[in-house]
Amino acid sequence: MVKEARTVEVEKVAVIGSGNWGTVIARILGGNVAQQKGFDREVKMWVFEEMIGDKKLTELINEKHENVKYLPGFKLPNNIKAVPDILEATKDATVLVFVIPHQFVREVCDKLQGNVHSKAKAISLVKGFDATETGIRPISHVIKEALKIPVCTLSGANIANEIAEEKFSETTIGYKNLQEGELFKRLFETKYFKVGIVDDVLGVELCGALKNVVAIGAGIIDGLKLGDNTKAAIIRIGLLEMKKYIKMFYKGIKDETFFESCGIADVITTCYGGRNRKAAEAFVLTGKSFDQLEKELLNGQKLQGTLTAKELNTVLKNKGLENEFPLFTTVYKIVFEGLDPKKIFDDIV
Ligand SMILES: NC(=O)c1ccc[n+]([C@@H]2O[C@H](COP(=O)([O-])OP(=O)(O)OC[C@H]3O[C@@H](n4cnc5c(N)ncnc54)[C@H](O)[C@@H]3O)[C@@H](O)[C@H]2O)c1
Ligand SMILES: O=P(O)(O)OC[C@H](O)CO
Repeated sequence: MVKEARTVEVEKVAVIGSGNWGTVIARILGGNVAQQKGFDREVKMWVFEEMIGDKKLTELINEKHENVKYLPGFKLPNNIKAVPDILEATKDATVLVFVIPHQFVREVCDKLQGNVHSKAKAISLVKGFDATETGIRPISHVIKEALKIPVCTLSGANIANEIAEEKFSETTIGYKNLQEGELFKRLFETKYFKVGIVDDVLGVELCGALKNVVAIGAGIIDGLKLGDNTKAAIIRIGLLEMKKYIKMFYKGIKDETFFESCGIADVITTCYGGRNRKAAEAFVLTGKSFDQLEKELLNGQKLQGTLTAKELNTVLKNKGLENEFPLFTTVYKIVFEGLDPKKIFDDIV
């Protein structure tokens, strides 16, 4: 039986997260809800509160209409309201947009449990897994189980700052219910942010989670000053390992998904322009730890690739599969076990 989508007459949108991507997305959504029928004009954006000098970040965002820490230099529409309390930010919302680093999702879901609108639906833009003692779970499953609501996913070749500059990009939304997929496409699409929709919630999300490990590999290649051919090899091998892992552990994943923006395109962009790549290059060049580099290079933004490499390795090790995923395994060993970066291809070729 096909379930009806949880649409209401007027959809009220809340953005859960206000980092670099969270703020760019809030900016897009603020613009779109003001122009489209069927949406409440205000978008609340949950902010993990912090002090900037002697002022709260939420106060600064609401006064200046700019996220001075995570997206400086770009004005937000006036209909975006920064809110420090998660329950107040999501009160009455029928659309919950999750865009926070993966390690914080469970904590946020715990707070939201039993407190969401009866017709609420979610879309996860998070790239990562939820790690438990027994393994790793897709973030969409965590949200669905905690809040008992349907969850779509959005992922793509989407470096936040480039989209803030309104440079043309594509993205992919994974849906289970077509009506919800179409609703989210209407909500997110702009002239410069083109949305493709596919009937593959997990395929979209898992590509986004795993590509962050490949990005670390690409940064190591850049740090070693190997060339474009080598980078292309990492991209190809990385994409193959992503596909193999996803198909090995999850059912119903579509081959075509790997050719959407969330697949091949995201691996390419992340291996050239992402924060994981940048930090891994600096790791090779400076010998500093990733924790230190995250602090020095990212001003509060978070790396996802190192944590994901570790979480993934626990699964591979427990299942005796390390040899079947030599790139994922080697990246883990370089980052966490002191393996010489120059040995990156030793187990691959
Ligand atoms: N930045 C990009 O270009 C980009 C693009 C696509 C997808 N993504 C994905 O979007 C997700 C969010 O990334 P981002 O770039 O918006 O964030 P970010 O890395 O720029 O910022 C980190 C955010 O985490 C918040 N934070 C810190 N401690 C917290 C805590 N204990 N609980 C909750 N929040 C806390 C900070 O306030 C900040 O908003 C990630 O999964 C990322 O992989 C990022
Ligand atoms: O900056 P990164 O490495 O977190 O990657 C950003 C986006 O995921 C690229 O699509």
